[in-house]
Amino acid sequence: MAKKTTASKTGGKAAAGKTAAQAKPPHVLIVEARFYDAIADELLRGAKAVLDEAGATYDVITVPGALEIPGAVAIALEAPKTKGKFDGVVALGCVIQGETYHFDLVSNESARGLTDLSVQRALPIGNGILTVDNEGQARARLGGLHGHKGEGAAKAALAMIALKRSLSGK
Ligand SMILES: Nc1c(NC[C@H](O)[C@H](O)[C@H](O)CO)[nH]c(=O)[nH]c1=O
Ligand SMILES: CC(=O)[C@@H](O)COP(=O)(O)O
Repeated sequence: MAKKTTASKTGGKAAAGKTAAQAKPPHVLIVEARFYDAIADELLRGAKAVLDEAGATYDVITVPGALEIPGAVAIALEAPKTKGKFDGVVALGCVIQGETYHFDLVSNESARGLTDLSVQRALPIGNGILTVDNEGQARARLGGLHGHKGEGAAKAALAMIALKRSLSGK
């Protein structure tokens, strides 16, 4: 059973000269898989920092592993309490190669599930699921040599929200 934690942030100033709808700050669903707690902490910190900077608000849902992320998004999109509430989604997780094929399954299916949701639901999604051989590679993508995957996912989600709004006149 996914452990649900909700952390909401309010705030964000309307950009001057925009209509109310255009100025309304995006409300984002962050779904984080906490298979590796320390990595999850940093992914979440980076994503929140980007959303805070952009004036966006967000709710956070926690699931056991990356494989559960697409399902959690689908549940949140349909649940009475959250249906229609989110402008976009940031998915965060870390999948590290083990001895078996399971790495490929978790990596590929979590990505496929998110892509399917994004395409089928015209839903802005930023994918911040690390898929790496070892923890060192993960660390290098949390503000190291290869950037910050959590920040990047939040930026991607905001960009797709802006695109959707620009094309729908919102
Ligand atoms: N090995 C990793 C997993 N595995 C667990 C799956 O994501 C899933 O929770 C399980 O198969 C039950 O459905 N998850 C990660 O996020 N990262 C891993 O490295
Ligand atoms: C990504 C995984 O599921 C993996 O870490 C599990 O390890 P193993 O393949 O050794 O069972």
